Amino acid sequence: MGKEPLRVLVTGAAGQIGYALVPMIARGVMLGTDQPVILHMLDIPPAAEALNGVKMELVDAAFPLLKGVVATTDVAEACKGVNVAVMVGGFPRKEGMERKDVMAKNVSIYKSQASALEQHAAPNCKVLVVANPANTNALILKEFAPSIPQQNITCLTRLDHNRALGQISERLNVQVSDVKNVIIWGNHSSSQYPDVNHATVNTESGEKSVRELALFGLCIMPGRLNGEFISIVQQRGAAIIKARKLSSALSAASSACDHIRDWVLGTPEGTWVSMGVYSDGSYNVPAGVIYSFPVTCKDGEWKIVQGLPIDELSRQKMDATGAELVDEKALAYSCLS
Ligand SMILES: NC(=O)C1=CN([C@@H]2O[C@H](COP(=O)(O)OP(=O)(O)OC[C@H]3O[C@@H](n4cnc5c(N)ncnc54)[C@H](O)[C@@H]3O)[C@@H](O)[C@H]2O)C=CC1
Ligand SMILES: O=C([O-])CC(=O)C(=O)O
Repeated sequence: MGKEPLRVLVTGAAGQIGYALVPMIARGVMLGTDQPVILHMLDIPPAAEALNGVKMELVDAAFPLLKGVVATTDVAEACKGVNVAVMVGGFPRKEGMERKDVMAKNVSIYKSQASALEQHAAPNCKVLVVANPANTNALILKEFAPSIPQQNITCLTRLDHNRALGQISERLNVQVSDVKNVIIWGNHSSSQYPDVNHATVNTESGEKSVRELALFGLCIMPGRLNGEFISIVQQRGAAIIKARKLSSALSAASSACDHIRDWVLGTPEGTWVSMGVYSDGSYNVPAGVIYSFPVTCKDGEWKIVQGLPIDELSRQKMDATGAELVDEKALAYSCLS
């Protein structure tokens, strides 16, 4: 007997990330190639016709795993019985805007969609917030959906994690699949801290640390790892907006699949990934905000990797991005009042 289909909600499904994401889900990239899915797609009434067009294309693509499509502008219908919710709906940042600029527009959406998910989603629904400001939207969703277990609400920093892997791969001229254990600490914003101190590369002569490889002069000098590398990853979203005049879409969609896949199916032994999760104050970062940590996943649960040594530069950067999240939380509440 085949598996029962899982229901996957994508909000903002008529937008550019949605358009890249729904075919990936329907092909099994997110939940596995043996897992049938029913897609629930939500957008706002002005986008209803475009949303219906996406539904028509999903039918036309004849995906074997796709067992049904709900395309709606009704949030309650969209959330009904969903096992996974990928919250992409919102207003994207345009050239020259900081994430704070999109705060007021987006947090009120997340407050109202929190109640719909709480009332209509399946009991153990896993939620991934992609729309910016991703950490703070996820926090608002958590606060206004108190019956959803807090560990089920996360935000996307896997794109930043993957960007860091990609930069190391390009600069050390190694396969990206041989690089692992970078960390994105904190906010999905330009204050994030991409940390390579524990990252390794699988080489012919065994596993080597990225710092050690950089020390032997392979393209990235050690100083650049503390400066240029960090700012390239922090600013990558802005660089894509400058180049495309639109924000990242295919890489965001692919990273959203990576996030949910690893959460549901588990991380490989010895590998961690970055996820924005509700902070318990681990590593002395602020508690009560959604902060990106290194996590391992097993049996559908994530766990923060504990006990990593933190040097002075890392401490400063982890504190700075934590302080920004505390400020964003206050700003979000002021937007809602
Ligand atoms: N966390 C991350 O790594 C990344 C986050 N983003 C964020 O993802 C979000 C979506 O980006 P794009 O797809 O490029 O934007 P887009 O503008 O192409 O699509 C957004 C869609 O959301 C819809 N929408 C607006 N309000 C809604 C509501 N209340 N309910 C349901 N749908 C609603 C819009 O009609 C639109 O179809 C933006 O906030 C963007 O900043 C983008 C890239 C990476
Ligand atoms: O920068 C933006 O507004 C879009 C985004 O979150 C990213 O590409 O990381």
